[in-house]
Amino acid sequence: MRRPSRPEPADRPDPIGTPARRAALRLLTAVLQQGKPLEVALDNAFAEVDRPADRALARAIVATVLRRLPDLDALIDSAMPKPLPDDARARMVLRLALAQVLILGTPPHAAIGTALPLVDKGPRRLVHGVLSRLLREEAALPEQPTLPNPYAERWSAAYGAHTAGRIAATLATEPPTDLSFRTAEDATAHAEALEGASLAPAHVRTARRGAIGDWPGFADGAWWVQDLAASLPARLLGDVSGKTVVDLCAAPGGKTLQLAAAGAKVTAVDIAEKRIARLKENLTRTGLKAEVVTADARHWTPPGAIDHVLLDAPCSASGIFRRHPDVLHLKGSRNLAPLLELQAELLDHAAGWLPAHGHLIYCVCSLEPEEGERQVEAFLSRYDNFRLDPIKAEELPAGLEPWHEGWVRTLPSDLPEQGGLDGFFIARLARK
Ligand SMILES: C[S@@+](CC[C@H](N)C(=O)[O-])C[C@H]1O[C@@H](n2cnc3c(N)ncnc32)[C@H](O)[C@@H]1O
Repeated sequence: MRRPSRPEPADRPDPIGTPARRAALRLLTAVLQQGKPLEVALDNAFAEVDRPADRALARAIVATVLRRLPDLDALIDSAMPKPLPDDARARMVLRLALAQVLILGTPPHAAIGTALPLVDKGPRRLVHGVLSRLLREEAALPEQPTLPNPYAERWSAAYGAHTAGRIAATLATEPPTDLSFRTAEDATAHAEALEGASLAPAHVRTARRGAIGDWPGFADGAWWVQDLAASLPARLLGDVSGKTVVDLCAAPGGKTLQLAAAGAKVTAVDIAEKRIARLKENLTRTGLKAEVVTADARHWTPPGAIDHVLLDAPCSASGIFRRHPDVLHLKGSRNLAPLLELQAELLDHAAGWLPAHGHLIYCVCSLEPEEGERQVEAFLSRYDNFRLDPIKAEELPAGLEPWHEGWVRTLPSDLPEQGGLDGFFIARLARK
């Protein structure tokens, strides 16, 4: 009697969990090959995935790969006689499978079983062979994550090799979530329900995970997600109650909400319509008020007198790699020249609006001194009617200090016991 023939790989049903891995492959390819930011690539990558759990899993796998990409690639290369091209489908699939087994704790049979359908009619054997060999040999990632270049070199040059190593170490774990509240009392009232702790007035930090929309207080608009470092620029304007403040480059509105909650008359300006839509949603959800303008800030001018400007300039975003590890791999964020020009243009334009003693807060979520320290030095050399208004230690949360020049430079390795901080540069400039 003849035995039935073994089904071809393409005829076998996909194991449970394969749709999430297919979505992960689309997402990883969009970031690494097409250079799309993760947030932008999500819609397309998830078009055929309906289950929120599959979407969440796909996103978690891709974020994990992006955190540990140089180390995963080194392992893959160690198991190959000849390196695979960087953008080869087999390399993408191997990255996804290894990240699941070695970091996320997925059982090897599940990671391999859901990886192979992604390379049907392709390098299935090769992928199977490399994965089996690495897992048989109990391959492991180095404890200390490796920063990709050019960041490893840039941050060693800027902050020293030891600090660059501490910054790299923050890639090993997912950061906690920071929430900003309207008032310090609101934060205290919600801290327990959110299983969090307050590191500054109107702030709660929580290690909670999962759908943020389900957390206590979200639907009531009691808080918004905002890294503690990102909340410092608005705090450093001091008492803004009744003041007219222009929040330049404002969307999705974290700083607008803080300023409005503090009683300022805020005009929020941003060029990006989609991001402005999110800012408006945030205002509606929190019940806070601001004038919202969609415009290129290089050509817009406030219609009347103002007191202060907060400029959260577009930048490489390299300081937020803990939450957005794609920034470390996007070619656009590596090329600083167009961003440096835009930041200087925005500073020059805003400088003309301020009255005597008005403040211009300049900040970027970047770890590149060219976008922060050097940008402000160059501004001060162009404008002798501005001075740096030094930030004092007592204006900052415990554990943070201004640098001796008087500006604030936060690093992801700051506040290590409490779970770190995004990298920000903040300077307070005062019109003389
Ligand atoms: C760092 S993000 C702002 C984050 C925001 N301040 C917050 O706290 O939620 C930079 C913003 O600059 C905006 N942007 C870039 N170029 C601009 C321009 N020429 N005019 C106005 N906004 C611009 C981007 O759309 C982006 O929303």
